[in-house]
Amino acid sequence: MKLADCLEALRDFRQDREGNPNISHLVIDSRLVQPGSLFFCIKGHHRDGHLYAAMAEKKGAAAIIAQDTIQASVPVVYVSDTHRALAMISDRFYGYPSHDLHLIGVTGTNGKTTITYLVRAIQEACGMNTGLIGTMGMHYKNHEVSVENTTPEVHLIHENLSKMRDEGAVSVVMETSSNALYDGRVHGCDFNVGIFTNLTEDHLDLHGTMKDYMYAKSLLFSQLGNSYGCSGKIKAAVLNSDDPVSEVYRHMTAAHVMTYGIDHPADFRAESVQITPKGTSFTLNVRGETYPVAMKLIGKFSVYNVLASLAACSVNGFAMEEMIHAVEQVAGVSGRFETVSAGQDFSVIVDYSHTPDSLENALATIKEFAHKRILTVVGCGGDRERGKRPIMARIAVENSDLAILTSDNPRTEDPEFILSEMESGVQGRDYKKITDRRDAIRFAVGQAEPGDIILIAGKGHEDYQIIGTVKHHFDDREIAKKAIIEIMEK
Ligand SMILES: CC(=O)N[C@H]1[C@@H](OP(=O)(O)OP(=O)(O)OC[C@H]2O[C@@H](n3ccc(=O)[nH]c3=O)[C@H](O)[C@@H]2O)O[C@H](CO)[C@@H](O)[C@@H]1O[C@H](C)C(=O)N[C@@H](C)C(=O)N[C@H](CCC(=O)O)C(=O)O
Ligand SMILES: Nc1ncnc2c1ncn2[C@@H]1O[C@H](COP(=O)(O)OP(=O)(O)OP(=O)(O)O)[C@@H](O)[C@H]1O
Ligand SMILES: N[C@H](CCC[C@H](N)C(=O)O)C(=O)O
Ligand SMILES: [Mg+2]
Repeated sequence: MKLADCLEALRDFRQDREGNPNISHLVIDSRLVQPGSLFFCIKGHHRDGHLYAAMAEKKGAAAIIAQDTIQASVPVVYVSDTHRALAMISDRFYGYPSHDLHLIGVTGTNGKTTITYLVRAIQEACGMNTGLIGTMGMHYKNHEVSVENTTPEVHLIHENLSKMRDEGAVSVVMETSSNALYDGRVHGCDFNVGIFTNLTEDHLDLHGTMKDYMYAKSLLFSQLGNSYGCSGKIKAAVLNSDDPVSEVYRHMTAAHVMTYGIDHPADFRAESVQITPKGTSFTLNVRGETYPVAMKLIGKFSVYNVLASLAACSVNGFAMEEMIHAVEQVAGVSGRFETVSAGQDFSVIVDYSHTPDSLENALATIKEFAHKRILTVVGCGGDRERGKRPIMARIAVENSDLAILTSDNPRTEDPEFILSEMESGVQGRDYKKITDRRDAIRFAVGQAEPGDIILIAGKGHEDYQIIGTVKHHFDDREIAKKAIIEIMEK
């Protein structure tokens, strides 16, 4: 596409230096520039992309989009906000892909990834080709792209939506994090359905207060548009009637509202919930019509995820029985309540609970079927909200027979400092501190007696540990399995 054609996406700009080069890629990182790239100088949380304009030019950028004055010998287009320009230009560059897709956004503190997998399973089973974007990557058929962020940067979203559309996807389900909503990473995305899971403490380092965090998530619902947008697309907000914040979101959206819940009245309500270590059953009541559901997923929180997914997919007009059948086939999502078995006589569960609420839910679920002791291995990530550290330690200690506090991804923080913040929440209580996560897992396995349950919380599917800025291979499941085998061979 020619530069002038890209600029058709903008209302206001000033071009310095004549020229209408062909644009081959849109790039925000100078290190990724190739000949023909259009480089956007983004003012980030840590650095100012304008400082890298010279490097971008040297690597062959055909033109540059800036908001502050820079020196360059290629055309420079000045706009008031380069990130906004990135959103608008990339949507046009990739042919407005979201307009052609049934796009579902999922926001909330916990449950987003799980719901994207459930929605995809239901829609695929009902014959609707569905792509997925989220914490574990961008996936569609043979199209697999790894991601830095749960919700990738806006140009990557439009690029991958367009590839999925071109390869036959009719729908895409995407995790829509509060950070991304606030930073404008989903600008230009024409959502059909917004799903809200729940709002509990996390990310206060970025949002400041729970109120601001709540408002960041509300952006998904306020930007949905009315029930039938001018494009004729259906617009629906799927809200959790057991979370009081849903009432705020109901007021913020012009879309059709559907509710789901267990404890309060809802369009999709679960009744008579039975939780066992092998699965969960309940009666689904959809506005007076009832259906039995017996699924392999475990825990009350899984019931919420299933209800939200069924409600969201019901806008497609699928038969309820067919959707329920699809849900019942889902064995689990990688790293979410995943059991590690090597023939041992105790249980090991790896779970991605890295927030106070998810840890509390995971432990409450385990308590429902624990007959012997619960041993919990947990840490907190570095360069992330600090307030949750003492709370998560307290939850682990109060709900376990033995809590082992350890490291998660320390990133650029000192692991001992992170642990000291966790320990401030459990002063005078009994717990064990083992800084090295591998040693902590091995210790827990070594302590386990027949019938005990070990919960290894916080890293779920992650196959790495970030120490400083380096990612080392590290997988809780592999380490636990190896430790179990070693113990059994003794
Ligand atoms: C704090 C934060 O949100 N950072 C995000 C942000 O990066 P940044 O603002 O720090 O970038 P920066 O380092 O200041 O650089 C500014 C600009 O200079 C450019 N640059 C930089 C260096 C260079 O040599 N050349 C160059 O051109 C950069 O490419 C960038 O365009 O913009 C980047 C591009 O979109 C994101 O990848 C990055 O996410 C980082 C990896 C991150 O950890 N974010 C977390 C907080 C996050 O967003 N998490 C949510 C998940 C939440 C949940 O699910 O619970 C998510 O959606 O992932
Ligand atoms: N509906 C829910 N309510 C509370 N906790 C949940 C819910 N669903 C999942 N969890 C817990 O949260 C953990 C993370 O689940 P999941 O990965 O689906 O959430 P997420 O919102 O995608 O997280 P992230 O913010 O890291 O992307 C799970 O391992 C489980 O312990
Ligand atoms: N989406 C979350 C994932 C946290 C996972 C946990 N293992 C950690 O590193 O803190 C975040 O980026 O805050
Ligand atoms: Mg996720």
